[in-house]
Amino acid sequence: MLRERMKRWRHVFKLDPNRSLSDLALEKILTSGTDAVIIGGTDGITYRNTRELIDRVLDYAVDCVQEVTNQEAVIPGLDGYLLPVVLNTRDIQWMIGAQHQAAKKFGDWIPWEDTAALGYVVLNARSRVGRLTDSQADLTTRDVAAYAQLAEHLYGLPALYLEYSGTFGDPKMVEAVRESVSDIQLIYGGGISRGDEAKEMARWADTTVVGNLVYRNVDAALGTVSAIKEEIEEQVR
Ligand SMILES: CC(C)=CCC/C(C)=C/CC/C(C)=C/CC/C(C)=C/CC/C(C)=C/CC/C(C)=C/CC/C(C)=C/COP(=O)(O)OP(=O)(O)O
Ligand SMILES: O=P(O)(O)OC[C@@H](O)CO
Ligand SMILES: [Mg+2]
Repeated sequence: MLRERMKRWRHVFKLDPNRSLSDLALEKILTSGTDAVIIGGTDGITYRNTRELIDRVLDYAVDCVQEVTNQEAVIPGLDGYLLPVVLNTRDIQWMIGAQHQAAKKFGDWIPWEDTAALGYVVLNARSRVGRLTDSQADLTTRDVAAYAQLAEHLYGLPALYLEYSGTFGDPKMVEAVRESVSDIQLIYGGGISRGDEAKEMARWADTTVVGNLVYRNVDAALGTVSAIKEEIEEQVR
């Protein structure tokens, strides 16, 4: 079941079908020791570019799931599907509308056991996802903690995603959210460009996601895997 597998992810790379990556860079990423690869992005996601990237990733043993942001680009037969639900959007389309349209079309074929919702709180209003979803991102730690508690206790979501896409977030925010919830899987993503930054967020987050760095500096991206392993060792000591 996807929810059980996801809980074990500490480090994840997010790969964007709309960006190109050499075979060598992809091989380095997929053999890095990361726990999983999420395939997804905000813009320019098509069936064709998603299929092409997934076919290259499936040659490796790493856990590979699709984060669905375009219902026309779903690739059947994968190990898992993540469906974003944006909690702080001002536009209902990104909270329930797009998901409803897709469920109307695919509902009887969706492998629900291997499908999980990600409750997003988008904290960088200027990011692509912030602009697309018109998210209200000027939030206090109490605001975000309140979303986290609703996600966990009222909506029963498996995971809460603190999304700073493109900018390094506030570790104090991640700490405050960590302290406000108990079982929900806390995912951090955004602006990680060095191992120490990954380590800092992994202190509070269950799962830390590295995205754009893969395309900017693949060797620095690999360094985030070992940094998170160090953090895990320190936590068990
Ligand atoms: C056999 C068969 C047919 C199987 C199908 C199974 C299946 C799972 C079907 C899907 C059903 C379904 C309900 C789909 C949902 C469709 C949908 C369109 C939902 C809306 C998703 C949503 C809220 C999108 C908004 C944007 C968002 C939250 C994106 C998340 C990812 C993200 C933030 C990526 C980062 O973006 P990026 O562009 O890389 O950012 P940079 O600028 O930093 O690069
Ligand atoms: O691309 P970056 O800024 O690393 O963000 C990763 C991920 O949270 C994007 O959804
Ligand atoms: Mg990206």
